[in-house]
Amino acid sequence: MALYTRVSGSVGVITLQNPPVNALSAAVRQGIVDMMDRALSEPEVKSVVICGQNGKFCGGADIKEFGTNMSGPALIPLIDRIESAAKPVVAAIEGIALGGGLELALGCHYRIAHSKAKLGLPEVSLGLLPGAGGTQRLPRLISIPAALELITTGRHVTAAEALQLGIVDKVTDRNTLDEAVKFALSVAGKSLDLHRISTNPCPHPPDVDAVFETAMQRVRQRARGALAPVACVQAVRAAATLPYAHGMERERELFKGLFTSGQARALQYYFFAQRAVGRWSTPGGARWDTSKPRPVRRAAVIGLGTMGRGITVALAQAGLSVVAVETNEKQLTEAKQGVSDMLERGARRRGVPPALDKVIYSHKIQAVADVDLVIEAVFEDMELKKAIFQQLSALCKPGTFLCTNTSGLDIDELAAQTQNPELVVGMHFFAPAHVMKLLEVVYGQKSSPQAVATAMQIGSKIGKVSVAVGNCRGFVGNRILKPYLEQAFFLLEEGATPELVDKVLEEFGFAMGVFRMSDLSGLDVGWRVRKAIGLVAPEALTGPYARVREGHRYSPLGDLLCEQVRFGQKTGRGWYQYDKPGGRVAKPDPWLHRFLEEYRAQHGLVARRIDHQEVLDRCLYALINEGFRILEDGIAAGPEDIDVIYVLGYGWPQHRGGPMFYAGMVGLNKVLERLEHYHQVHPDVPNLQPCSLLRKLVASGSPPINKWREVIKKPHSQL
Ligand SMILES: CC(C)(COP(=O)(O)OP(=O)(O)OC[C@H]1O[C@@H](n2cnc3c(N)ncnc32)[C@H](O)[C@@H]1OP(=O)(O)O)[C@@H](O)C(=O)NCCC(=O)NCCSC(=O)C[C@@H](O)CCCCCCCCCCCCC(=O)O
Ligand SMILES: NC(=O)c1ccc[n+]([C@@H]2O[C@H](COP(=O)([O-])OP(=O)(O)OC[C@H]3O[C@@H](n4cnc5c(N)ncnc54)[C@H](O)[C@@H]3O)[C@@H](O)[C@H]2O)c1
Repeated sequence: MALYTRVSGSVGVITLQNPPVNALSAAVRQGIVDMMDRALSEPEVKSVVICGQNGKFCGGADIKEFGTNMSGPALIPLIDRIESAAKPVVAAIEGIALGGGLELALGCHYRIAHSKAKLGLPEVSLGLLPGAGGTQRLPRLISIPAALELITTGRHVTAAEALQLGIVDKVTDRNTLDEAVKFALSVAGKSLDLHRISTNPCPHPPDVDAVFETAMQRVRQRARGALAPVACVQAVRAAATLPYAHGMERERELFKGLFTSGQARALQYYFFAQRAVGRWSTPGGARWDTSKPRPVRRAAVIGLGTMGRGITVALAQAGLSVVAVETNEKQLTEAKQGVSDMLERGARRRGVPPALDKVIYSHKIQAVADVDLVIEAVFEDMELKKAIFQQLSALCKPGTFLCTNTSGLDIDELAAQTQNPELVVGMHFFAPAHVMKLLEVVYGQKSSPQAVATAMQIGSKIGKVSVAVGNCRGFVGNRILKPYLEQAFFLLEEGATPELVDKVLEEFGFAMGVFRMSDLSGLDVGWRVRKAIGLVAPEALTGPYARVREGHRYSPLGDLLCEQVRFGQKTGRGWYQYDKPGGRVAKPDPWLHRFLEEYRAQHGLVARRIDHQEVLDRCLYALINEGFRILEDGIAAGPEDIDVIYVLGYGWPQHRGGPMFYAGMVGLNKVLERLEHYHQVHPDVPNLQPCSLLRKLVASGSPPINKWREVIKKPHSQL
């Protein structure tokens, strides 16, 4: 909807009304058309202002309308009509002008923005391009290179940068509508010729071909197979090479190609999934809308290794006071320096003073006595963690939430060490903790709704996407990772190389193949966990039990590498070789290839040719199968939780939506059929046995992903 008022006698004000972001739904578009007609037909009205209700100009096209039978006036002619109006039209931009919202503003003759407003064309992150003239008007307004950068990255700019770039005519700290009305009065009756952007020529840099070539190379490198960034470059190229009307035709053609693509569906699903995970629920009946978080002003972090330092930085940067505890004096000294450096670097980047004074360091755990919430991040050792939880329970003031950053240990076992197990939850950060956007909030049997709500709230306060998950070994992310890694190891045993497996996964779109990722995070991490749970044989075994644990196939390849101190990048050798310990560039290692050959010979394995499809099928379907088990067990409330965790924490390509969305795209019956096939070939690998939820979904006619919860029917409340 849009509201019309007359201000100062001669300014028609059109207010977009569609909470929460005034998206351009059919009703809003109709409202704009009707109100523009009215403003243009009233002789007293000399100029027009378009603004948005509730301090937000417009968040763009209504994404919820995509994929439905779209009705109402089309956006492009609506914007053209504004631009060709004989009366000046001023956009009063508060809050946001994004996507179609900015395109609407670019159709206006002038743009006034509040200093706190954010502007951008983020369509690329939805698998689209700006399809209402944005790719043709923006380069005409701010130059080809600047427009290319904004359109291909989808970056939001501040009002100050928008002014500098020439996107807006004026920035104000005052009431934006009042300023826009004043401005509209001042330009009434003046010529609009130079202010109809589409009629202006597109300014050419002298080396225009080189600019596009470089831009295309850059986006192809970054895109990991995503189509939209490439189409964005092609559309801007049309602005540079074609007259406006033909450029618009090209924009339309490229937009149509993207609009109907699976990638756009995946990215739009992912957009809503990221927001849906905030509406969490637990099988015990706790819910986001009925559980009240408790304020946390002071927090403590125990253990200042890799994770503890990052967590300290994340908390301090968000304005919390942090007591940082480390018992090892050398580590403490290094941690002080490390945390300060990270805080200073972050502050420089954000142009704010570093929050150094927010952190107090101590080598004594007693320093936590007065905090509201503790995050434990010591070694992954259950006995050590138990001892710490006993201490914390005795030391902390009543009501302090006790959280652990364990990667997969039992939250209930830790909670059982405390007097108030309801105050215990997992807060599983990802490395580097001050950078990675994901937080798994793990509730135990006894965690109170308030504890979960508080951990979720802290997550959003420090800029994370928090996902509430149940307690099991590895929670969601690391539990799903296990069968994926396992398949990769089995493929090596059967004849593949790390290079082949990584190439296939990287071509699929993963940020990093499984072996390069393992080298980066350190092979020793998993080795320690496998040792602790008794999977690692005390000495290199031969014979029939060498590759069997608990009656199932097991690959000791990772353990054998660790015994050679091949921990990955940190030791300069792992699945690949590096020029030095800490080196980053992975090179194929002839030693590893010989080692694999000897290993196969020793175990009577005959190498065979493994094609790309098998690598992809086995790694991905084993992972997806575990995802279905997680849903079946009620560890995740819905597929969105798994998908968000996998995209944000494990480098799954966003344009494929996440593993569960991908399964739906491939077809659940196909996933089932392939798993059945591979399980028949490898009956000793239980992870390849299709889980019953997958069978149930297929038997129910493979419903779309948004209907899976109805089939799962776990005691999670419907979101
Ligand atoms: C705006 C934000 C920055 C706000 O962030 P904040 O953190 O404050 O809040 P939330 O993110 O939690 O959002 C609150 C709430 O609002 C929902 N929401 C946000 N934006 C939209 C939107 N644009 N549409 C619908 N809903 C929206 C959000 O989901 C939350 O609700 P929920 O219930 O989920 O909790 C932030 O929200 C944000 O970044 N939003 C997205 C901004 C964006 O990406 N905008 C671009 C949209 S795409 C676009 O504009 C395309 C244009 O270029 C126009 C193209 C022309 C269209 C023509 C279509 C014709 C089809 C032709 C097909 C041809 C095929 C054929 O012929 O066959
Ligand atoms: N490294 C990762 O990628 C990662 C990711 C997610 C979660 N985790 C989990 O985070 C936790 C920490 O992992 P990390 O990689 O930071 O380990 P780390 O070895 O880098 O650091 C652990 C720190 O804890 C300190 N410490 C040990 N006992 C202590 C005590 N009693 N009091 C105070 N400090 C003590 C050690 O001196 C060390 O500095 C583990 O549970 C791990 O599973 C790690």
